[in-house]
Amino acid sequence: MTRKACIIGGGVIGGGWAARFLLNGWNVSVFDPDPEAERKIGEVLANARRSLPALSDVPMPAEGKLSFASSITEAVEGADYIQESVSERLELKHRVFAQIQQASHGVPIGSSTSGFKPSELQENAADPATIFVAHPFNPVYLLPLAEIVPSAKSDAKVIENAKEILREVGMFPLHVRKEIDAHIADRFLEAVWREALWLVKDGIATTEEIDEAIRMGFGLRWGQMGLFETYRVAGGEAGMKHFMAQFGPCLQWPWTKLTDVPEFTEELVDLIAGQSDEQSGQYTIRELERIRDSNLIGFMRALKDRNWGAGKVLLDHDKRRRAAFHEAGETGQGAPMVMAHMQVLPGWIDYNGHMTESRYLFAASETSDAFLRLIGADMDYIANGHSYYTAETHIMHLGEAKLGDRLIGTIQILSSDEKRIHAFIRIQRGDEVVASLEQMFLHVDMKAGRACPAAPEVLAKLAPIAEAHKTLPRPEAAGRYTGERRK
Ligand SMILES: NC(=O)C1=CN([C@@H]2O[C@H](COP(=O)(O)OP(=O)(O)OC[C@H]3O[C@@H](n4cnc5c(N)ncnc54)[C@H](O)[C@@H]3O)[C@@H](O)[C@H]2O)C=CC1
Ligand SMILES: C[N+](C)(C)CC(=O)CC(=O)[O-]
Repeated sequence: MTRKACIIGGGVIGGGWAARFLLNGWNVSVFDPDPEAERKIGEVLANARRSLPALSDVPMPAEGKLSFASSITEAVEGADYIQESVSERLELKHRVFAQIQQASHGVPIGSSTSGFKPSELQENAADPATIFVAHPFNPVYLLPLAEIVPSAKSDAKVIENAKEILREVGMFPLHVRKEIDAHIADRFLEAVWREALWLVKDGIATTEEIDEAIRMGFGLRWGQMGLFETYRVAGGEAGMKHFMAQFGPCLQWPWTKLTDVPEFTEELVDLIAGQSDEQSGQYTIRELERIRDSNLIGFMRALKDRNWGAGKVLLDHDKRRRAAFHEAGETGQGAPMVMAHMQVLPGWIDYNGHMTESRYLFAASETSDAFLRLIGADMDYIANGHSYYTAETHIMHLGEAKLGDRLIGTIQILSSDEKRIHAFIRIQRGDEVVASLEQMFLHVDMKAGRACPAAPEVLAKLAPIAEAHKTLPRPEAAGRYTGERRK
């Protein structure tokens, strides 16, 4: 059954949460008294729809239903998870929790608060055990981090359940073990922000120069290795100890303004806002969001290719989504097996306006890789030095796949022996076959670089499937040569 998330407060962050849950197949109800909330969420959602699916070649589940409630009571009805994202005012948050807990019981209530501690949020609550901090990062629909901060009063089961829910929607719940003001990340960001305000106020750098200093250098490093791993490498062969010996003393030098905060005057606000307008005023905020999102996607996909940092979280989420498809789909024998689900993404479209030819081969690999995993020729098997290599492919293009089409890849085993699998793959839009690929896979000893028999346990899984597929009608296109007339 489709689950329901309830979002109280639909501004920048609430809108992002709504998009994250909806695009991951949850129904979402939002309560926000702002008459503009529906329009604003619509715009955030449009950006999310354009960006989130591009993080992966595994299609998103069917989008959930979005509804706007006229009260907190209506919004929380039937919710499996509640995320509070109202303005950063403690008394407002307390009022909201009281209303939520009058209408719902035992449901996890995460708060997006950037700075309040969970024990502060829980003060006077009817059921403090279910309230905790779930602090996300903007854009919530793309960035995986959510800092999960419980207090001593929190229910450990509620926290673990919430963490699992967040993993299901592709997030990385970082369990913050001790509650402090501003958790981990904002405490850190605050220090950087403070120094930046000083640099502008003292006329040392403009907002643009500060941004260049970050995005041309250390900002790129941070996104992939963070602070400590980056500095470990910077210590040279002697690593962190040498790094600390060399740069530790500079903490005593006047390199920072320490915790001295610039006075927050109108003049300072105007100075910063004026420079920021000059730097980026040619773009609307929505345009900047789209630029940011596209950059993040390129960056995060690169991390995914390297199975590193945030890329690992994305790979894990792909794995879960694939598994969900297979739970729902056929895995049985006696019919071509549906092994892959795909969605045609913008980057798959060529100058002819349809899916580019290399993607048909990609779609076939998604299908055959899933089949090979099913029979046990998975990454562990490969790590032990054996794999199946594709020796031959014959592709027939029978239709045009278009942007956004949902495709499936099916596999039919034509024949097999201990070294070979002869397969017929169909790339389908519903029942329509848009391409077929006849392929021969050879089992290889990777070290020796030559064909060899597959492991008995792989053959044992392959054999009954191949046997069952003998009863299937042989595809007309099997064995075709290029240029042969179509019947
Ligand atoms: N903007 C950011 O970069 C981040 C903000 N946060 C946190 O997220 C929370 C929300 O911040 P933003 O989305 O930036 O603020 P925002 O100002 O964009 O949105 C707050 C929303 O709360 C609504 N609201 C006010 N009273 C309400 C009530 N009684 N019931 C329901 N909705 C109500 C407002 O109408 C508004 O739409 C804050 O706790 C903030 O600290 C967390 C991470 C990043
Ligand atoms: C500025 N901020 C404190 C609201 C920032 C955050 O809380 C997280 C973010 O997205 O940078």
